[in-house]
Amino acid sequence: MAKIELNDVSYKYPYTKNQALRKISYNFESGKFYGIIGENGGGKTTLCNLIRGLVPHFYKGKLKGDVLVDGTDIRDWNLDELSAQIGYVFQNPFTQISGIKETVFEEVALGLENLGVPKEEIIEKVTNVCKLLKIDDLIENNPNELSGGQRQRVAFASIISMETEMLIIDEPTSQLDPEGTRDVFGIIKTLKESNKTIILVEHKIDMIAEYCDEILVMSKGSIAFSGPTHEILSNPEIMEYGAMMPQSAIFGHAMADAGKPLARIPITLSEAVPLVKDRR
Ligand SMILES: Nc1ncnc2c1ncn2[C@@H]1O[C@H](COP(=O)(O)OP(=O)(O)OP(=O)(O)O)[C@@H](O)[C@H]1O
Repeated sequence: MAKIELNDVSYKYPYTKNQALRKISYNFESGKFYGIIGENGGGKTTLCNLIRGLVPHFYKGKLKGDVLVDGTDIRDWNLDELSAQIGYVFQNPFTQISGIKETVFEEVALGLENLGVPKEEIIEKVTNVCKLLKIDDLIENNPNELSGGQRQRVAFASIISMETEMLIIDEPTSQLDPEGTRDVFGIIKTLKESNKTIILVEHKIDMIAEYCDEILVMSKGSIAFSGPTHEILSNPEIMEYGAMMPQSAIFGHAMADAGKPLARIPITLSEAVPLVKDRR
């Protein structure tokens, strides 16, 4: 059984004319890492909101078709129960921080407290996750007085500490510098290795190329392309749908156009180097 099953799903937000999602059918399998890319307004965040149950439980509007999470229709899920199954890191860390806690420690512990986790266990989990996200030196700080990048790490820590089987992560690195971005992808990689199902919306295509198993390209509320990462990210047609190709793929196509093709189009630097070296 697929973890998430979408059958002919369309959705329109209240008071809007156009559908934000149009006739989407797709299965997300357990334990895989999915990257969602594509043009602004293409429906990426709305798709995440749907899987996470915010559509239709929080955002009303008009939902057609079936969305099944672990075989149960999204309309029948209780939102609190669903959030114990699916962690969601929002695009904007300012939205995610509760605003009611005075220290980073309390903020990260909030979800665990709500689940009734024993105090000792909370201390251990929060301490570990704060170390992992390199915010252990901020543990006593007020989350409302942190920078955007620091808040993003705190938001991420709060979700990771919940140890949900599935994670939806919407542009987790939008506030981070290159080092922070690499750290976050390193953490996502660790999470993937622990067999979690991950859906990541991200514009940093070179990172997507390195880590994801499958890619969805969204455009105008539909899935324009989907498939294994290499197949999708080496296809220049995705650029007509507001998605970028990785630098290595652009280079591979440029070599082919110059009459000096590589054995295949690479999508990462580590794939490109031996192909260039081996070229006669
Ligand atoms: N809360 C909302 N109310 C009404 N319309 C919305 C709402 N959120 C998104 N939309 C509309 O739904 C469509 C899809 O938006 P969505 O945010 O899902 O796209 P996206 O691919 O995530 O874009 P971006 O890359 O800019 O974050 C857009 O036309 C957008 O204007």
